Amino acid sequence: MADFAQAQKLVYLVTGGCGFLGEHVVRMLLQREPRLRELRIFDLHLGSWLEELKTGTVQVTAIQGDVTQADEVAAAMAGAHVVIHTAGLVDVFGRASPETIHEVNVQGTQNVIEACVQTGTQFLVYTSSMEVVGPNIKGHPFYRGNEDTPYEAVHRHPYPCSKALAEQLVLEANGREVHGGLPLVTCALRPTGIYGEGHQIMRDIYHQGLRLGGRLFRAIPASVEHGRVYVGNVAWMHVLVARELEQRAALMGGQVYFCYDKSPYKSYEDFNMEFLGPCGLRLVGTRPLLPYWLLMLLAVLNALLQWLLRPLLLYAPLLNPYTLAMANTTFTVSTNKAQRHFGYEPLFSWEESRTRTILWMQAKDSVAQ
Ligand SMILES: NC(=O)C1=CN([C@@H]2O[C@H](COP(=O)(O)OP(=O)(O)OC[C@H]3O[C@@H](n4cnc5c(N)ncnc54)[C@H](O)[C@@H]3O)[C@@H](O)[C@H]2O)C=CC1
Ligand SMILES: CC(C)[C@@H](O)CC[C@@H](C)[C@H]1CC[C@H]2[C@@H]3[C@H](O)CC4=CC(=O)CC[C@]4(C)[C@H]3CC[C@]12C
Repeated sequence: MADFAQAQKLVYLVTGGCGFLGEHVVRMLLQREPRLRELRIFDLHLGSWLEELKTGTVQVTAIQGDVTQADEVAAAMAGAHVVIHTAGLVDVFGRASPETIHEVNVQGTQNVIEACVQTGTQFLVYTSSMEVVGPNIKGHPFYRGNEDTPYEAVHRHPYPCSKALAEQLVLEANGREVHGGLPLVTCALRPTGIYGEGHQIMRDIYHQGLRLGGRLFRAIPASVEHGRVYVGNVAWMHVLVARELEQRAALMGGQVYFCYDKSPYKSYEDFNMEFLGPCGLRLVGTRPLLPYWLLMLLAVLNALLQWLLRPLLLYAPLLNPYTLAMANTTFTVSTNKAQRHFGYEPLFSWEESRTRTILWMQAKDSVAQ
């Protein structure tokens, strides 16, 4: 494989490139990776916005494909120097079966790894998740922790289980020989809750508030902090890692990095109000209006209703036993490992991240009206 320093023009593959994070990674690469010759966007569902990207000097290749199909992944991978693997089923609402979540998130990741080995792609950046660590099934808080903080990462839910297995596959693949004889260099990035332009859950919560007359009712104590990170900074960290992996392979290969920025530590609901408030919503209550046991009862009833209705329709509300437990457990990170290892600094300040998200929400709101 030609050394990056000589290779003036590189080929990147982004799986899941039409998703919430993936789109920001694609746009960030086009803006901030001058060595790009070709950018391949591999996704089950291609967005029409891709057409607008084809007017620049970089060749943008849209590939409709399924990461669970090894041949499709290998075909998309052939000739790529770097793969950024963001594709995944992000489902904690019971929409997909545990088997499907595993097939996409674990088998799909294994297919990406094997495609790297078969075709000679030497650098793999994997989008993992904070959920690989926690919150765990015991509800232990993770307070301002880092990549080395001891924590009992025990999961039962299919989503965190699949992300943990996939991350393990990626890290264990570091150093494997790829076609051409060079070693595969891998690393995994662990975003906390991502927010920003395109965040569908934020939209869903906004619409829920509109249905309730512009009000949201507090369900989580304000003291429960939940880590959040702006999508533009997550995208930037992916681009930077992909660029630095070759020069710093010995240090970065096989490593995990939390994605972080200067977004404030707040409860999930209070943080959302930073954006929903300027869109006209109000969070009612300085403390949860219902006791936790009653909220959990409602969550269990939602899960039962989902199971009963499944033969007829998909009922997948935000409130279920898993999401309630997640939101109710402190999980925040405080680390500078990415800065120490590859010079990462957030590209967007908290103020910029907040403004961009509000403008997006308000623009979508005006369109929806
Ligand atoms: N949204 C969040 O708060 C966080 C997300 N992550 C991770 O970031 C990655 C991206 O997440 P989001 O952008 O939020 O999700 P998303 O659902 O918006 O994007 C995922 C993309 O992957 C594609 N995809 C799904 N199954 C596929 C398959 N079988 N073959 C090819 N493409 C497929 C989807 O079409 C979609 O475009 C995921 O791996 C997720 O686990 C990690 C931490 C937090
Ligand atoms: C109904 C109320 C209890 C409400 O507050 C529920 C909020 C709930 C939908 C979110 C609370 C925490 C979120 C998760 C967290 O940000 C970590 C995540 C990491 C990922 O890799 C994917 C998304 C998510 C699981 C995220 C999903 C939404 C929450 C559970």
